[in-house]
Amino acid sequence: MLIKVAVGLILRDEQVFIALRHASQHQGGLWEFPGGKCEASEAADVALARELQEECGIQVEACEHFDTIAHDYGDKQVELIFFKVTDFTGEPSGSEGQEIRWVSITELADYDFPEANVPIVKALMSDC
Ligand SMILES: Nc1nc2c([nH]c(=O)n2[C@H]2C[C@H](O)[C@@H](COP(=O)(O)OP(=O)(O)OP(=O)(O)O)O2)c(=O)[nH]1
Ligand SMILES: [Mg+2]
Repeated sequence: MLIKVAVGLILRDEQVFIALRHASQHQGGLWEFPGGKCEASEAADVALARELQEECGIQVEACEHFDTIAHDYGDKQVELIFFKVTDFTGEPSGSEGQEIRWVSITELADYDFPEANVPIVKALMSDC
């Protein structure tokens, strides 16, 4: 079954907000852009706003679709719908106790992300 996931590229001042996936999670121990699974018949942008409120405590005011990547991890098949979060209110935090960091886009290469994120990280880096 293909799992639809909404993911936010939270951008501010040439930096992007990342979080460390908990060791017990799928793809645990790797860095991620916050987000989570879309509920049945939930639109991806609605799921994005819900997940970023839950995981980071922010309210998405504006976002734009960036790219959609389908990836087969073997144990899970995911479709990641990436959005650039261009406006938000609140200060992003790790509401679920996850380690968080603001990193400059040029530094993203120093962080290990799940395999599906590789083209996204490359695209972000070549954008700037
Ligand atoms: N959030 C997020 N998930 C990612 C990224 N890259 C990537 O391969 N994934 C995968 C890992 C998971 O299999 C899936 C997202 O699941 P999730 O654990 O964030 O979902 P969720 O927030 O709804 O959490 P849960 O309560 O179901 O564990 O997508 C990413 O950058 N961000
Ligand atoms: Mg999540």
